[in-house]
Amino acid sequence: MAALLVLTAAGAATPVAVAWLTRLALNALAGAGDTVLLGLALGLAALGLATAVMTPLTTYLGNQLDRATAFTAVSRVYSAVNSLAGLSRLENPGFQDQLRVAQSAGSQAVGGVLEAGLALIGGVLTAAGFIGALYVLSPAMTAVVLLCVVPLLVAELRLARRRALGDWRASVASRRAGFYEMLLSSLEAAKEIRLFGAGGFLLDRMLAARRTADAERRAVDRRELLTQGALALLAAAVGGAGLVWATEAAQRGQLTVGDVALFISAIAGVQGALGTLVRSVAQLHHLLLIMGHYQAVVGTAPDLASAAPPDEAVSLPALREGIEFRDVWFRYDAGHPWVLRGVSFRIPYGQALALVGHNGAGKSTLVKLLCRFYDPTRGAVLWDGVDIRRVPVAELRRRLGAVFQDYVEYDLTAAENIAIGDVTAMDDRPRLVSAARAADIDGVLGALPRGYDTLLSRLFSDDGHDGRTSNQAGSPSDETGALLSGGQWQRVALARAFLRADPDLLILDEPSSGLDAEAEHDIHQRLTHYRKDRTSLLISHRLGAVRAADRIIVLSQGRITEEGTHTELVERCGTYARLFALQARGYQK
Ligand SMILES: Nc1ncnc2c1ncn2[C@@H]1O[C@H](COP(=O)(O)OP(=O)(O)OP(=O)(O)O)[C@@H](O)[C@H]1O
Repeated sequence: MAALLVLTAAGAATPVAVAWLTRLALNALAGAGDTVLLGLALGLAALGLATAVMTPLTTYLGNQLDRATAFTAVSRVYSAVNSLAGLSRLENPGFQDQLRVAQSAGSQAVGGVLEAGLALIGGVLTAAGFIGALYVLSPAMTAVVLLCVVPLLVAELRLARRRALGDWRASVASRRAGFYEMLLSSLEAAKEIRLFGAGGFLLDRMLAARRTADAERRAVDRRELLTQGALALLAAAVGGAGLVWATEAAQRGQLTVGDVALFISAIAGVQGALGTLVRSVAQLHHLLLIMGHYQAVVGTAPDLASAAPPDEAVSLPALREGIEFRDVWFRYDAGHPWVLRGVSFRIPYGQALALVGHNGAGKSTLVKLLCRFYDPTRGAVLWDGVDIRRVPVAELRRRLGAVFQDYVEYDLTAAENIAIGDVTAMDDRPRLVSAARAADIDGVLGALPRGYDTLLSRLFSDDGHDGRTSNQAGSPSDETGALLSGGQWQRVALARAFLRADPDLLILDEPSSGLDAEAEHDIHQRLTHYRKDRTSLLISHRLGAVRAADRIIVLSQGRITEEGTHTELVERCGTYARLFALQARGYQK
């Protein structure tokens, strides 16, 4: 940055110095030979050499600065995102949008701001140099040029604001277009889009979003064309009038040949430098708008308030009594309806609690509170009587094991896919294999082309995923990553959960939805065995799977409507009994 500043100052001074030396050289020539002339020619040659060296050096340093700032900015954006312990920001569309802008700001805008800032400094210095030169020749002409600059600056700054706004609106439409582009090429959506014939619809939407973005940019371009056309005419008129004046003044003997040459250079130089200056201001305006989003993401406040000051945070002992939801009310934010309305229940230590209820009843939300992805709006979740808000969140999560409904299929190797469950086991192959064995996926993974080291990916080929390069990148070969079926992936997700050594609480949110009947039975046997004497919370729409739980809770519209063992609930002839009978009949028909 310091070197670039020096180069910018030197680069800005060079054209002024060249114009001045040229003036002296021409005057010397006209004054019939002088030994000074050789010195001036050498000076001009030296300036030419300096420019030759400075230009590539400036480019090199600029690129270096770009890389350094992009690296720092990207690392800050992702560190900020990674430091969010909860989900409220990430599940907020406004934040997601801001994040997408911040990501591009991180890689481009931060460097851009520095570049535009340097260009601005360069523009100011060159303009000042040429204005000084012009003043020596004609204070009156300098005043005329400066007066012409005022409307130029005002018009260009207004244009810059309009461009910033237009670019912003266009970028919103462009991001929308990007979303449709992603859908059109995504593997996940490919089946549905093709079967439902929705491709044309998405393509139209994508093109419409692009048209909106283009129309915004075109509107700005038109305005720019008119404004800059008028300004260019004004500049040309001032330049032309100056030239006529200078020629006349030279004829009258008021100016020398060198003065005329300097005058021509100075007029062009002032106008060129001011153009650069104004363009950099416009660019800065736009980039700073984007940088605002970058700053908002990087400086985002923690999304989980700590109920206790850090020095009062208590450490979390192993679970001994149980977990309690005490009159928990929750809504995603003040504008949303209540999702949980005064929920109270206990999961006693060593027992299995099952949670059932219709779609949207609030089951997954309850799990989010248990994992402290959100805090209750009212009420509390207690771990052996301690409010979990008083415990460091990482400590709480270390004690949980979970299989989520929407588990993730990572584009990593089979071993890494399991090790995500506990990254300390990344190089501990026996532990990974034993977790895979517990989920009964060991045989499938072991039989893959590279065994546990096979990449489970549809996006990357197996060679080069760890930085190695491939001879024939992208060519299908036996090194291409393996694809698993939905049920096999679910077992990998189970193995991931089994990797956590002895979790205090095991959360299973629809752990067998993708499995065939036999596999489901087998997995539930394994889970029942694994859960034995462990505290666990099981969520499932398949009531056959939850009947073995010690207690069952029925959640309906955010309230607990029934609670008891399977037998008790069947005898009560309520919602659970009705749903159970419905499912049982469905199987028997
Ligand atoms: N991030 C969110 N922001 C706003 N509302 C949400 C959010 N997540 C869920 N909801 C709403 O909360 C309610 C409960 O959703 P939840 O996912 O907890 O239900 P569920 O019982 O797990 O349903 P399912 O059986 O379909 O998985 C729903 O009305 C849903 O629209």
